[in-house]
Formats: sequence, C-alpha cells, structure tokens
Amino acid sequence: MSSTRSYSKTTIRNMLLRKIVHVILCCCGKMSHKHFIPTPIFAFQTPDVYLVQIHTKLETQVPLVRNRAFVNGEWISAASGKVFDVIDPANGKIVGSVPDMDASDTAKAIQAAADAFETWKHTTAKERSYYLRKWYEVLVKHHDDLATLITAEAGKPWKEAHGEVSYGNSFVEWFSEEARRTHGEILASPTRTKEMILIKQPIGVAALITPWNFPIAMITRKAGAALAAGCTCVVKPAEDTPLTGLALAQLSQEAGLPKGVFNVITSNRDHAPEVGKLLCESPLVAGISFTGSTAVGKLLYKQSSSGVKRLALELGGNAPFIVFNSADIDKAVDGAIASKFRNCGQTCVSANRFLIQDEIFDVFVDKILDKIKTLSMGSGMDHSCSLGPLINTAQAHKVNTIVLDAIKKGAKVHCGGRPASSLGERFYEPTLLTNINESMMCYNEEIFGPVAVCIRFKTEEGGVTIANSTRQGLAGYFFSNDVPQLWRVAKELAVGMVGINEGIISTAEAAFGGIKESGIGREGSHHGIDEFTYTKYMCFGNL
Ligand SMILES: NC(=O)c1ccc[n+]([C@@H]2O[C@H](COP(=O)([O-])OP(=O)(O)OC[C@H]3O[C@@H](n4cnc5c(N)ncnc54)[C@H](O)[C@@H]3O)[C@@H](O)[C@H]2O)c1
Ligand SMILES: O=CCCC(=O)O
Repeated sequence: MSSTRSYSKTTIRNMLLRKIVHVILCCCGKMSHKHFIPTPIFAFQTPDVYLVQIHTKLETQVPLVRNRAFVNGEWISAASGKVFDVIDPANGKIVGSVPDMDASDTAKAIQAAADAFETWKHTTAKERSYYLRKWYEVLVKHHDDLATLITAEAGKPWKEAHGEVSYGNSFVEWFSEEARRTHGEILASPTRTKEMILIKQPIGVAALITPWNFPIAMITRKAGAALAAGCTCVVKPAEDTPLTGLALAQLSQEAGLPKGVFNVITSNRDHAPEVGKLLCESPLVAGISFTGSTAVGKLLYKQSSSGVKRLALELGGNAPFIVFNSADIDKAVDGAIASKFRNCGQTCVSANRFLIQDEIFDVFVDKILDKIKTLSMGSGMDHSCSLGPLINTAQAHKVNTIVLDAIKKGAKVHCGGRPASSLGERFYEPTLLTNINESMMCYNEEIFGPVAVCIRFKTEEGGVTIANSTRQGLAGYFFSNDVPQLWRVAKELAVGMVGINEGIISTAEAAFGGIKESGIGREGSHHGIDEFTYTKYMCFGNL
C-alpha cells in the first residue's frame, strides 16, 4: 500500500550523491547542451536525463524512475515535502517514491502552463508538429525502458507493456502529423460585402487526469492532441502509476519541449479530490480531459460546470461480446480471449459479458475454456507470462467479491473462481462462469479482472436487448457471418465503438470514446484535436 512520509535518510543521501555526480558530469562536459536538439523558438533547458539514469542505478534497477514532479521545466518536490511510494503489484516492492502534491502545488503547475500558453499558442502548426515528432523519436529510443517501467508499476506482462509503448507512442506520432491538419473553413457568404471564415484556436490550459491501466497511452492520447492543438498541459497521472507519467516528462524535456508546456504533478489518493477540484474550478484551466471511473467522471462533470469548462470524459464500460449462430467460432474465441484477458481484464473496452446464441453456446464455452487453460499467470517481468497481477489489493478484492456474488446466486464455475494466492495477494485466477442472471454484479458492473461470464440468448433481438441493458456504452463486439445482420446489429448496439468479427479495436487512427455514462468526446483520430480547440467565426464586413 502507498503511504505518505517525509524524505528518508537514504533519499537525502541519494539526492546529495546526485548533486555530486551532477558536478562531476558537468566538469567532464557530459551534460553539455550539444547533446540536445535546437528549438526554433524557445531557449534551451538543461535536461538532467543522464543524471537520472545514474541516480536510478543507485536506487533501483528500473529505468527512467524519477522521484520528483515536473513543473515549468523543473523537477520539484511537494511544498509539504511529502512523498508516497509506488508499488510493483507483482511483489509489493517499492519501485519509487514521488511527491504527494496538494492544491497549492497544483496551482503552481497551472500557472506555469498558463504562462507557457502565451508563447505556445503562437507557435505554428509546423513547429508544434516538429516538437511532437522529436518527442516521438525520443520515446521510440526509450521503448524498452518505458516498457520495463510499465511492467514494474502496473504489473502488465512484458509483451503487453511493449505493445502499450508502441500504442502510446503512436499517439504522439499521429498528432505530430495531425497538428498540421487543423484547418479552418471559408464559408459561402450570403452577402457581397461580407466574407466569413472559421478558424480553430487552442482552448488554453488543458488538465489531463489519467488512470493506471494504460500509464503511457492514456496520457499521450490526450497530451498529443492537446499539444498539437496549441494547448499546454497539466497532467495528473494515477497514484498507482505516476512514474510512467514522469518518464514522459523527462523524455519531453530531452526532446526539447519548451518549459511549462507539459507539466506532470503527482498526488496520492487522499489529495486527488482537492487537486481535481482546483483543476476543474481554476479560471486558468480551459478544459478537463479525464479517463477513469464513472463515479469520478460524474464528480468532475459537476465541478467543472461552475466555470463552464470544456470537458472530455472517457469512463468505464460494460462491453457486450455477442456471438451469433453463423459466426466462425474459433475466430470468435480468439477475439474473446484477446478482448477479455488483455491487461488481465483491466481495460475499459474489455468484453464484460459474453452473449452466446443458444445453438453454439456449449461449443463456445468448451473452446474458450480450453484457451483459458493455456494462459500462464505470473510476474509481468517473466516473459512467458500472459497474465499479470491486478493493479492493487482493492481491485483484487473487488474482483473476488464479484465472483463470490455470482457463485452465491447460482453461477457455475468452469475454471478459476478464486484468488491465485500462491503467486501474491494481487493475483486472481482466470475464471469462466456460466448460469449468469441479471441479479448478479458481474452482469451489471464492469468486472475489470480476468473473469469471463457467458450468458445464453435465443434471438438477435433478445441478444441486442441484453447487450443494451446497461447505462454504460463504451465498446461492443459481435461475431457473425450473416451480412445483413452485420449492418443491423452494428447500428443497433448502443455503444460508441463496435468490433465486428474483431476483438481488438484500439488504434491512434480510430475515434475512441463512449456514449451514455461511458463518456463525452472522442480521443485519437482527427476528432481528438477537436476536444482542445474552439471554432472561431470571423465576419469581414464592408468589403
Ligand atoms: N475507462 C477507463 O479507461 C478506466 C480506467 C481505469 C479505471 N476504470 C474504472 O474505474 C474503476 C476504479 O479505478 P481507479 O480507482 O483508477 O479510477 P479513478 O476514477 O478513481 O481514478 C482515475 C484518476 O482519477 C483520479 N481521481 C480520483 N479521485 C479523484 C477526484 N475526486 N478528483 C479528481 N481526480 C480524481 C485518480 O487519482 C486517477 O488519476 C475501475 O475499477 C474501473 O471500473 C476505468
Ligand atoms: O482502458 C482504456 C483504454 C484502452 C484502449 O485504449 O484500448
């Protein structure tokens, strides 16, 4: 568990050592500016990336670990001096400690972003594209380090962490390209003496609050778009995975992003509400982009109404995964495994309810059971593992509660159904349940764990009705080989994204987002930038 504490003697000793190494390296000329790219508009900063790596070796073997937050191009502590620990969910060991920042620290980051916006908003699209491309190149250079860091703090299996780094980096690449395509419009004027033009302008400071399940991608999907639009950012990563956010900051510094443009503050769960409130209410913040639970999303919605802030919400899902009689069952099973067990089920677009048509129900259950039995669970650092731990003990407890509730109400357990305690307190056995009914938590709630539940239905209409019987509407999937049915069902599913004969739908080119209580707005694609721009109408008269 994370805890709040002041600097330990070891940390102070390491800080002193850092200073000494800094002086030595400066004397040897190893930290000279010549290692860093020139920036067309802003003055150089002095990234201490090499120092960090040396410092890192003193404290831990995990690369890119930073122990301070990043505000206005500087690495800072909380004003209170408090820090909290970041835990490796596979073994409970401390990976690093970061500042436990409160509202007063947040105010400094907001001010830095607001000051930087005055310059950043005047950059050209081409300049912003250049900076993002540089950042992307640095991120690619550190691909392995980022993946190792993600596995260390999020527990994600090594291969998946690598996949996430590619996915996360792809948003920076994508928005470096999209930056140059934020065009305005010339309208056909109804009057000879007037010309009418629409231009896109950046909204201002964007506050980005992100979850732990995709520590890099959930930040870059927002920040790439915000920076491309000409906004500056204050990022508040999740308390379970702040180190990847700080690594992104370090690499943005190495890429030469001007100071104050990309700020990352860290705070523990106790301080998150006050930090969030200030980000929602500060007149210096123009918009909030949040990914996380529906409950917190609703709170931020309320809080940001006072200043009529621009709001983008990417919240929880309860994805149906329908398999119709005509489907290729083997492909459906492969899609089901990929969708359900990615990140140990901790993905907002994970299949939550498998709805299987009567005729093929038994064969689907047999085949998915065979596949589940091949999944290997263990530390994400073990390259052969396909399932890692859950993020924390609260999540492990929640998954167990959902399964026990289903068993109590009559569910049949085909495999798993209990914590994998021999591996550690955050591991849960991959589980398959049938005999599901609508009174069960697993039917109504986002499970966010490695638990597959199969529900039988008879008709297309019946299956779609069950699929839509939720207030969540993020992703939905179905497998069918009946062509008219493909179009009918894709239109009927009440979700923002549909996988048709496909279990993995995420990519930078796609418009990611939900409807109903799953969110507002879209991330990725060319629509992603819209969340961070205003459309301004200009009317030139008396021409
Ligand atoms: N849609 C998604 O991508 C996604 C991601 C993670 C979790 N979830 C869902 O959320 C559930 C809980 O996970 P979680 O605890 O990480 O989500 P959360 O909503 O509690 O946390 C997400 C982010 O919001 C911050 N936060 C928490 N309380 C806040 C507040 N009052 N004001 C401002 N920021 C606040 C957290 O520090 C974190 O950075 C999961 O079980 C799952 O159902 C969804
Ligand atoms: O969990 C939320 C995001 C997952 C994704 O982008 O595929």
